[in-house]
Amino acid sequence: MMIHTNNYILNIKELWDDVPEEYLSHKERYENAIKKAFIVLKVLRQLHTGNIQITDHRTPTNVYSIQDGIFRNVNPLLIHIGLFWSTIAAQASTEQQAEWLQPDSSMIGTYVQTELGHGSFIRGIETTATYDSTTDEFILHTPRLSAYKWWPGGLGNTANACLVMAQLYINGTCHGLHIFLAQIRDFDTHKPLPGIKVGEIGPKMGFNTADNGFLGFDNHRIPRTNMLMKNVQVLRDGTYVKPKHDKLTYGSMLLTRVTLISDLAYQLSKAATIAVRYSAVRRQSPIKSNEPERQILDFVSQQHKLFITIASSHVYRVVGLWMWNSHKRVTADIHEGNMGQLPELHALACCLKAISSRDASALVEQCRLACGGHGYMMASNLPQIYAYTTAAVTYEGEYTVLLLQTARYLVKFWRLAAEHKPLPQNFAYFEDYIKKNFEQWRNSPEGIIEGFKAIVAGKTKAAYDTLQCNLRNGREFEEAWNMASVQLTNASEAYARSLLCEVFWKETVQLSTKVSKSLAIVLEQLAELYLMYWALEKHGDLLLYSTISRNDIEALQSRYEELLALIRPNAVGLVDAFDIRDEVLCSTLGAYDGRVYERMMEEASKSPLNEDVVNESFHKYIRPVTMKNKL
Ligand SMILES: CC/C=C\C/C=C\C/C=C\C/C=C\C=C\C(=O)SCCNC(=O)CCNC(=O)[C@H](O)C(C)(C)COP(=O)(O)OP(=O)(O)OC[C@H]1O[C@@H](n2cnc3c(N)ncnc32)[C@H](O)[C@@H]1OP(=O)(O)O
Ligand SMILES: Cc1cc2nc3c(=O)[nH]c(=O)nc-3n(C[C@H](O)[C@H](O)[C@H](O)COP(=O)(O)OP(=O)(O)OC[C@H]3O[C@@H](n4cnc5c(N)ncnc54)[C@H](O)[C@@H]3O)c2cc1C
Repeated sequence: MMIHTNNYILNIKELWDDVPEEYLSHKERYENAIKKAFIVLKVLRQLHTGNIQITDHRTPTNVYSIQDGIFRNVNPLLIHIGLFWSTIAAQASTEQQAEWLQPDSSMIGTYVQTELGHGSFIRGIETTATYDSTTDEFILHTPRLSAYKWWPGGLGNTANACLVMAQLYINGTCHGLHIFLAQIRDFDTHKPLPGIKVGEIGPKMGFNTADNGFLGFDNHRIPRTNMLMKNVQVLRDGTYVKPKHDKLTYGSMLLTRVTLISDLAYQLSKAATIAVRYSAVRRQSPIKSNEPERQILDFVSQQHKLFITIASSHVYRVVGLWMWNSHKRVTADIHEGNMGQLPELHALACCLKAISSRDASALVEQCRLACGGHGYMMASNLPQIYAYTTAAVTYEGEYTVLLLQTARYLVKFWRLAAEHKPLPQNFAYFEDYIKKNFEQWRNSPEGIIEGFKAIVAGKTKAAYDTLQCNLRNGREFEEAWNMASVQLTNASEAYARSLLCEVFWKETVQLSTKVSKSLAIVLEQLAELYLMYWALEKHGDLLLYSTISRNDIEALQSRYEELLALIRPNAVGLVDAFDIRDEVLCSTLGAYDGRVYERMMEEASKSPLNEDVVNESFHKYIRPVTMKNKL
């Protein structure tokens, strides 16, 4: 059947709420979301099997992005779709995939790793999987309360199967973390299987349409063949066949970190669309006292808050794609047995996931503030976008913990540089910094990129020197590392920013050769604005580590203000170009037609508190007091 997918989904009535979901109870929210999730899943399956086809020019990602409008929050099957299947596809053997990856599978799964006691430090995970060679089974067990799994999306009520991360024991030897497929609920009755204690963890700051859950195993047995065996095997006699790299088990986290960068770009484009369109409609105060009130978008300070959000959305889209292509390349190499590029990919994914999530949540909040009081309304959708975005700072690798992973990589190259050993080309600037081969400052995108590299070198050196000093003072390495950790995370953050600037600028310059001249001008203005913004934000670091002068900073400031003025006439066009439908934006402030106040009033009329002219609490609580006082 040939179907225009967007319209098809938009026309499925059950997917769209009459009552805004904020007015539903915790239970109703889940039930409403799960109803919709299975309609969407059916559409995705039909797309997958070719039973329906897309006829518009866009890609199936549209089906995913339109979900933001359907759920307003999050699809409770996100982990089933995004992590469960992809982990099986990446980590299960060919035979396992043939058995488990059936389009009509009864399994609704989730990814179960985090425990009550351990999230970041996954080597500390306490759930065990002990091989019993007499029955050819693994015994999954939760030894104590802290080992209860806690957080996985969809686990609370929806999933009947899961991929569980547990410590593998064979004949008393621990072989570390491995992934196992476990059925947890009966496929027919949906009741938890014997030996399974499972439930939902309760309301959260966001993600309340997803049933995040807890799970404990009481000596729950699964077949040996349920361990994911593409990269590592346990044979029938209990022989352990090691993987080619001991972190291949962490592959799903790596992939999700890469994917998240693009998802965050999309969240940023939603927030920018709402705030920019609203700022074009909203008038507040004249600029000159004898003039009418101006669109708030004309205030330069408002442009400063918003244009960086537009630019950042482009940065993360471009860098997300760049990382996606790197991931594809490295995965193909790994397939051929070459693990050489994995450490670099991991280091890049860690710092870019950390900084993209932190930037995105800060900028979404900035967009909310830029909408004044109306941005605080749930109907603006900015609070929901913020709650969704800020969760990404924590899940899939917590911010600081990931920055410290990248710091290990930077310190390795600094050590090589300090010992005058050969460096890869992309770290040649470490050697230049040591030899004090400083370039003369240039007030240009290329100059700023060089300046950021000098900051990375300077901060890595400072962290490394502190580390060495701690070691010389007799500290053990881990302790010395912890003592230097503030400086180490600073170095990683700078590294991420230098990558973002360099990749974005180079990709924009390349893209500019392929589009019309007028579009190229706007794209380059946005890219330049991004670099100038961060150069000004980090001017203290530039003064410390590069050859920039006070005069240069003043010139940067002028150019930055010039760019704000140049972008202003295109601001609304730029957010319209994100092409996000009103049904997905779900915002009274950001709709395409600009009917902000009308929509706000329409939404207010849906409040249950407006159902009765006089609420019954008046008779119960207010009147007895106010009337008594009158007497
Ligand atoms: C779903 C996708 C679709 C769309 C996305 C959109 C939205 C998403 C929406 C919702 C998301 C909801 C779900 C969230 C799910 C989760 O959160 S799942 C749980 C995630 N948990 C974590 O991320 C835990 C973080 N911790 C770790 O990753 C590790 O503990 C660690 C911090 C990396 C440390 O590991 P470990 O202790 O084993 O390591 P060390 O012994 O210290 O050795 C470190 C060396 O190992 C190298 N390393 C580490 N990880 C990797 C890797 N993945 N690949 C390659 N190499 C790795 C590291 O470089 C060190 O190397 P060395 O310096 O040479 O020693
Ligand atoms: C919305 C949401 C969805 C989630 N979905 C899933 C899921 O589907 N499946 C799943 O398995 N998990 C899931 N998680 C769990 C998530 O992966 C963890 O919360 C995350 O990995 C952080 O771990 P933690 O909560 O234990 O934080 P902690 O590690 O306890 O962090 C707390 C603080 O300690 C600091 N800290 C910890 N270790 C170090 C260190 N070595 N050095 C310096 N500082 C440190 C951190 O920086 C942080 O400030 C989800 C979480 C959320 C919020």
